[in-house]
Amino acid sequence: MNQSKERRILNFVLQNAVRGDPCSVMETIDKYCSEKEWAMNVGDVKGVILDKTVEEINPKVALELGTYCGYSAVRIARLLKAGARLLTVEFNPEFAAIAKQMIEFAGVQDKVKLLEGPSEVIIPQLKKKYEVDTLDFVFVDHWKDRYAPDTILLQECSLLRKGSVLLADNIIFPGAPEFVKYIRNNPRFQCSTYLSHLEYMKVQDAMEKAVFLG
Ligand SMILES: Oc1cc(-c2ccc(F)cc2)cc2cccnc12
Ligand SMILES: [Mg+2]
Repeated sequence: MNQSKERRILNFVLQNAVRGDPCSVMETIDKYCSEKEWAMNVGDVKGVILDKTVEEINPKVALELGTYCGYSAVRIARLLKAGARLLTVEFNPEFAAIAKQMIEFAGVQDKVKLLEGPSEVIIPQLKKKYEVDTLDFVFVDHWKDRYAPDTILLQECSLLRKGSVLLADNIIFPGAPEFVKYIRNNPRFQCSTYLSHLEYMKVQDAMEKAVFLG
């Protein structure tokens, strides 16, 4: 059975990156996906917007929706201070298996908890099963038709507090029009848009930052 693209990306990292060095893992994934096979990592250009947002917030508890190969989990976790943690949700078991190895190779496994399953199932479990009180930061990067319903679910589960920050990828391409309509017209969120480019392409994309006002 021939290898998946995600397995080829992981193997390229295992053979070319420096174990325990998150930046090396990110650079190696970016090299492979810009030179050999495109893949839906947030990438090195939008990744800087992600970095700046995480550094500004300095979250104690962060959630990522859409782990994929673990690129942004590594990217976020490398910036977390001692005692801070990232919970990352992936519903595709093959992706989750790849991401687990990617996170461990990068050496950030002590800061990251990978939760396998659909976001609509995992989110209601965060308080009791995963001992979350509220989330300081949420990176929304899973399927576009889940962005709005999961943002509503986070509120219904009282997981957001005054000042919680959501950052959503792919607002332009592939686009998340229902989410954009929902969040920009919602008086409980203060929104701003960061124009950028689709990972590894000259195509325009954007990220939406939404601060929950409580
Ligand atoms: O960053 C992303 C990009 C794309 C994408 C797919 C096909 C294209 F032709 C272009 C972009 C899909 C994603 C799905 C989930 C999370 N992020 C994605
Ligand atoms: Mg994305």
